[in-house]
Amino acid sequence: MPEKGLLIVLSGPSGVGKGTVRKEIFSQPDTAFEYSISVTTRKPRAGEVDGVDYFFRTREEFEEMIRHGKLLEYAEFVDNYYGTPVDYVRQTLDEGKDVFLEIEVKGARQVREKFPEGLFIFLMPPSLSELKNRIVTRGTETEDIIHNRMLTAREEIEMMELYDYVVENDQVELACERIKAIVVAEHCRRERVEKRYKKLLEVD
Ligand SMILES: Nc1nc2c(ncn2[C@@H]2O[C@H](COP(=O)(O)OP(=O)(O)O)[C@@H](O)[C@H]2O)c(=O)[nH]1
Ligand SMILES: Nc1ncnc2c1ncn2[C@@H]1O[C@H](COP(=O)(O)OP(=O)(O)O)[C@@H](O)[C@H]1O
Repeated sequence: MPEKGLLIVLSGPSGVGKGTVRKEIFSQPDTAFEYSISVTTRKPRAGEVDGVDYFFRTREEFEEMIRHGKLLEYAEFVDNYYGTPVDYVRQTLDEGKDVFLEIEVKGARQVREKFPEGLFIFLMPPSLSELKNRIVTRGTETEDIIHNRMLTAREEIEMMELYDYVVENDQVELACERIKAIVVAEHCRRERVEKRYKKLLEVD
């Protein structure tokens, strides 16, 4: 049986840059984590592909998945459901591979309850005004929604206490490096390396 992989959860307030940082991490050839593709009821945007960006499903299909216990966590976010397929996560961890989730904070909280041994990383904006800037420049939200997002952002940021690490997303490349360094350090801390060396000693 291989050693179980690490469940890595990246979360943080809306607009902080979770999607951007995640895409950058997975565009790097040395990244060895497996990305868990989420299920959503949101309509695909131009260029998004079913089974690559998300599994795009109807509300009925999503609710069926909830009823059948197919989701590790799920949350409603801006009128759409988002969730993590549980079978993929369990199987991949059992194969000894690290699984990476990029999810909003309510979902991350549910994962913490079910998988307390996961590695929880909170992505922080450099400031609240910069967070607002990012939401505005992304241009996907109306004035009203931006106001609500900023109110929720304060509550979301308070949740950072539940996380193992806080990473500032001042620059995308730096945030990615920090996240990868945390994962390496966590593997060492969790004795994976130590166990390997113990085995070496047994052989000698
Ligand atoms: N709880 C939960 N949140 C998710 C999941 N997948 C994506 N999200 C979050 O849903 C939010 C909206 O994602 P999306 O519609 O792709 O738009 P974005 O705001 O441009 O990233 C983001 O905060 C994602 O991190 C999931 O499986 N579970
Ligand atoms: N480090 C950064 N510096 C400046 N802008 C950023 C940074 N990270 C992300 N952004 C921008 O902020 C906006 C929100 O990023 P996004 O990845 O959609 O956030 P989230 O997935 O957390 O909602 C996007 O326009 C993105 O290009």
